Amino acid sequence: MKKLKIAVQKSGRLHDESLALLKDCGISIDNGRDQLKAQAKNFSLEIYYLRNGDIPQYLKDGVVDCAIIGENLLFEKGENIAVVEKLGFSKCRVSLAVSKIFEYDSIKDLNGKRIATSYPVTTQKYLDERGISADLHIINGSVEIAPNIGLADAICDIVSSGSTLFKNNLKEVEVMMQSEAVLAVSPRISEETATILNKLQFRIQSVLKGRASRYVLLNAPNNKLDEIISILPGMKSPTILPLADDNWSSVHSVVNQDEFWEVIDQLKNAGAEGILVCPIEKMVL
Ligand SMILES: Nc1ncnc2c1ncn2[C@@H]1O[C@H](COP(=O)(O)OP(=O)(O)OP(=O)(O)O)[C@@H](O)[C@H]1O
Ligand SMILES: O=P(O)(O)OC[C@H]1O[C@H](OP(=O)(O)OP(=O)(O)O)[C@H](O)[C@@H]1O
Ligand SMILES: [Mg+2]
Repeated sequence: MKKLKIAVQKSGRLHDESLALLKDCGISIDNGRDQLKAQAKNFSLEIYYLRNGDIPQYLKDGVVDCAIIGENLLFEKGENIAVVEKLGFSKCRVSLAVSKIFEYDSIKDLNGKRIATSYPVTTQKYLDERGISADLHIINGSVEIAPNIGLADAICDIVSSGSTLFKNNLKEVEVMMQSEAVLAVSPRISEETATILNKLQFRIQSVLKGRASRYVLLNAPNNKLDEIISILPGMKSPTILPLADDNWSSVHSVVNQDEFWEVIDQLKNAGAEGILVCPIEKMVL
């Protein structure tokens, strides 16, 4: 039986959450220390631990069938590689930044300037689309130091909390793209392997939906049930069970995590009591 080959970052920002996601999908990995390739024990999957920067080429060549990778890197090095699922972690943006004392009004201020970056394709494309001509200096890490050592007038790099920019006396002036970890697929994947990918994707979707939701249980006075039900739509509609006390019911439902606190406030105001909130491991719709 064929196996789906998936690339996961060997070490770095994506590594832990990528493996946690596979684990949450019920996939257990036979992972000896320092192995570059590992087998899943209970799923047709082979995991290749690779350098992030090398993954787009492995996808293009079909050395791996799919990968967990940052969207930003696909944009930089992975033309023609399809994204089948956004994974919701490693959220960041790729931005242009200049020294705090640079009087920046618009992208035109970068005309003729030197820009240091590890993302030359992304930067060049952004500049070309705006008719700006700048001199790109490609460096592989610690890009934010470049303006302070006189190597560049601006930088283009990943920004998340903004603390690296702040520590280096830089300010973000243009957000070029938003990024998060995604499941990307090789254009050379075979039909047989694509079937396994579909199974993996189905599991991932169930896990992601579960992560985005909470299971809510509460007690409601029967004369307030209609109002409480209208606040809680649930997957289909809420489950209502009678309590030993004839005047009360137990109401169970699923709430989107983003709306959660607001919904809880509304439920309390509507007369709900004993509200319990539980995580959901997986959700299959
Ligand atoms: N500060 C950050 N916050 C959130 N996500 C980030 C951050 N920095 C990087 N990322 C995301 O994580 C990915 C991996 O970043 P990381 O720094 O671990 O690897 P790398 O240095 O690009 O690669 P390599 O594995 O080749 O050394 C990036 O491509 C980006 O999508
Ligand atoms: O906005 P912040 O939260 O400060 O994050 C941004 C920093 O994180 C990344 O570096 P990383 O720590 O991955 O180091 P690296 O350059 O060695 O990859 C990125 O290259 C920025 O330098
Ligand atoms: Mg990094």
